[in-house]
Amino acid sequence: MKDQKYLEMAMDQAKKGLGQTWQNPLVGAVIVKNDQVLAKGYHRRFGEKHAEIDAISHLKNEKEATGATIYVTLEPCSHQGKTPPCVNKIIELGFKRVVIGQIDPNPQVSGKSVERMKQHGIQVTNLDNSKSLNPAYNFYFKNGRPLITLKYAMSLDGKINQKSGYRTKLTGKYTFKDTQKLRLMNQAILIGENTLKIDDPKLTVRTNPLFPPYRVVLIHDSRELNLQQSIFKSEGPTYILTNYKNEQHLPENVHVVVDETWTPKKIIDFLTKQGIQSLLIEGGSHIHADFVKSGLVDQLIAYVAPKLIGGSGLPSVFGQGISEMLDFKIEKISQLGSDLKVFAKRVY
Ligand SMILES: NC(=O)C1=CN([C@@H]2O[C@H](COP(=O)(O)OP(=O)(O)OC[C@H]3O[C@@H](n4cnc5c(N)ncnc54)[C@H](OP(=O)(O)O)[C@@H]3O)[C@@H](O)[C@H]2O)C=CC1
Ligand SMILES: Nc1c(N[C@@H]2O[C@H](COP(=O)(O)O)[C@@H](O)[C@H]2O)[nH]c(=O)[nH]c1=O
Ligand SMILES: [Zn+2]
Repeated sequence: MKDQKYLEMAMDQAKKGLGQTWQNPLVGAVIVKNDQVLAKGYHRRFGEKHAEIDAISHLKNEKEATGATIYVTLEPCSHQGKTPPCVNKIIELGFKRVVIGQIDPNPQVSGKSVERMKQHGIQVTNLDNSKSLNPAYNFYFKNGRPLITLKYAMSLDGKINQKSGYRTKLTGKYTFKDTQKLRLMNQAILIGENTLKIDDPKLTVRTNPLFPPYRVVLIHDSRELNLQQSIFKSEGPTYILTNYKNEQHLPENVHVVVDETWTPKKIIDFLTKQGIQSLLIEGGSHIHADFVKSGLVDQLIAYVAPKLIGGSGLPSVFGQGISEMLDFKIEKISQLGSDLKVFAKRVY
């Protein structure tokens, strides 16, 4: 019971790092002795101290760690990365017990620290219930590709615009806020050529996070790029996946990557190589259909606006068909102002 309480405290610590840890996981730690919390900490920023070391730095004196229990939401690391291995510090300070929220799926660590701590006589308990903190991190190491979320705003009759070639504002301010949070939680955002040309989106997170998501645009001929578009006037790594090279001088943050055909599988392989753990697909209808056809959709978020469009508006997914439907489980339905949000997870 108490273990669970302290681990939840460590999870609350971990959440404070949201949007700052980039491709590293959210991790929190709490140090407890005689049922008293001595210190708390979390991984504040990519490249900086890990959660355990942050918590240790908040002890009045490192000697307090002797005989104490440390609750960490992720197995401590055992490798020399941007910082030294945390497991060494835990052993050196004489912690009696380590309670972890999950084994680290990162193959550089996975299970190695638990073994080492046990060899040094430290009691280790794995509560195995903190995976929800880092869904994309866990998915990436388990499946060797990013977690893919398809997201769109649609009318009650399932349309994403009023007619071809138009941008239609469908949802309200609460949905806007929610989509901003969604962008913050994803490491890359993908859009198709028509969406770029018609919507002229910035694809930024308005709070200017330290590590903005990669913006990825699929366009047949990059020579058609219009540098006056908003995406080229804002910062953040931008990848143009195209069939033809662009010879014009592009902003430094814009990278053109040429391939004969960019299938969803190739796009995902490309992002996996960049270490991208989560991808948000933000339109339009034809790009959605390509990913659905490839079976490359793990989660779906549909914002439903209380409007009827009728006529020739584009459906949320439109293009080449599939022979078998993809199954999803509805996880949550919530109301955002006058809109509805449906969150569903793929059933494999
Ligand atoms: N409500 C919402 O949530 C959203 C609505 N929208 C709306 O959707 C509309 C745009 O959607 P849609 O017309 O479907 O266009 P998309 O943005 O999905 O772009 C699709 C087009 O991209 C081209 N393309 C370029 N490279 C590739 C590639 N490698 N693979 C496949 N296709 C490629 C294709 O052109 P080609 O056909 O020539 O091969 C394809 O038709 C706009 O009106 C926009 O406002 C957009 C985003 C979100
Ligand atoms: N405890 C813990 C992590 N633990 C491990 O360290 C790896 C990142 O190492 P590095 O990039 O060198 O900082 C990460 O993938 C995970 O395996 N990482 C973190 O960023 N924060 C932390 O609190
Ligand atoms: Zn560490």
